[in-house]
Amino acid sequence: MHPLRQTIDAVVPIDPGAMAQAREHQDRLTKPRGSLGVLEDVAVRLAGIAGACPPPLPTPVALAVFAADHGVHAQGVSPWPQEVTAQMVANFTAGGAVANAFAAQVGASLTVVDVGVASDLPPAPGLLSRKVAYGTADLSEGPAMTGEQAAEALAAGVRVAADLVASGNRCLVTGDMGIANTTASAALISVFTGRDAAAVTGRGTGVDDAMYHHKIDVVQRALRVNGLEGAVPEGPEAAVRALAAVGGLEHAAIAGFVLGAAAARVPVILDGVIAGSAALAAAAIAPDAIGYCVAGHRSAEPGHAVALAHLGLRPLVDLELRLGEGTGGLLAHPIVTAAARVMHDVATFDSAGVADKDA
Ligand SMILES: O=C(O)c1ccc[n+]([C@@H]2O[C@H](COP(=O)([O-])O)[C@@H](O)[C@H]2O)c1
Ligand SMILES: Cc1cc2nc[nH]c2cc1C
Repeated sequence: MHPLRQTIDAVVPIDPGAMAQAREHQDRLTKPRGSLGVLEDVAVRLAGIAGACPPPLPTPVALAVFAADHGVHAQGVSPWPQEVTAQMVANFTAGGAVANAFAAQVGASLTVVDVGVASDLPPAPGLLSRKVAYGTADLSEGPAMTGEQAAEALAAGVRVAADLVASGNRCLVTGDMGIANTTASAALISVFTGRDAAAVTGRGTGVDDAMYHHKIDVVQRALRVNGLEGAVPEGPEAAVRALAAVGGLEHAAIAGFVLGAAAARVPVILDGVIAGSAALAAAAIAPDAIGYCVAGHRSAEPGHAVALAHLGLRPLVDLELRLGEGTGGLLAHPIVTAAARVMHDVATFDSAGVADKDA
């Protein structure tokens, strides 16, 4: 049996009945039909996710930041030293990162999960040690992970989602920290969408022109060396193989986190390009999982828009962010909450005695 089989089987399509009810309810509220634009779609999706109309408010909300290192860093694809991954984990647990500020702003809890940081991390409050390896191997020279490592990281993500839901959270947000992980993200997006490396590779933390062109070459080489040019992987086995070949441990964990949220029927707000690339893997493993995803924002990384278009997800916020950590996902949470609150609080034409031109 596939190690993810139980989780995959628990991922059912979002509920069409509750969605139809939500659409009808939207049309009875005291506003011109359709006037809340994309928020109406978000509310309908939330109803489908919960199988209830009105949908529950997406609170409490929990951010999980999955941290890991990357062998491909040795190829010179990031201007930052690898040690920054571990240093930023310490910054998260000390409360000093942007994600901490945004989590405080929207009332989210923050859990950091070490799935593959290249050094031993001292225990700290809010830090879960789920280390699968001390970083991945270099994806441009061969598979980044073994199939077992990818499966272990996926399972860790599933478990973190299940535990956060079991402790009462009703919305999850993806976060990541991993120097060089935009290279693995570009490789995953190229593999799962069939688009050229040049179309999906970006400047990450801010690489210069020379490093940018080299980064595209590295992504191209990763696909060639791992035999991933051509066919787009479909189904759990091929998806996990591709994820293992060119992904990162945090990508695998985030894919598992998305599957875990879907299995628990809780919405998961996706952050930037790392989450987008991980969601492509999750979609190839269990296509119905994407119904449970809300695209929090669109990152400045070009591959992110490609991934979201492939998944059929529309980002809620577009502020040229390219930080990661879950920051764009957190900023979208009040918008998602507002979409749900409309369904609870707003009067209908009938109840408020407002004339409905279409009645
Ligand atoms: O979320 C995004 O779209 C995003 C875009 C660019 C960079 N990042 C963050 O920057 C780090 C990776 O950048 P790089 O240049 O080292 O590949 C990693 O920690 C990510 O969280 C994140
Ligand atoms: C300082 C710093 C903070 C980050 N947060 C997410 N990725 C990051 C990369 C760097 C370099």
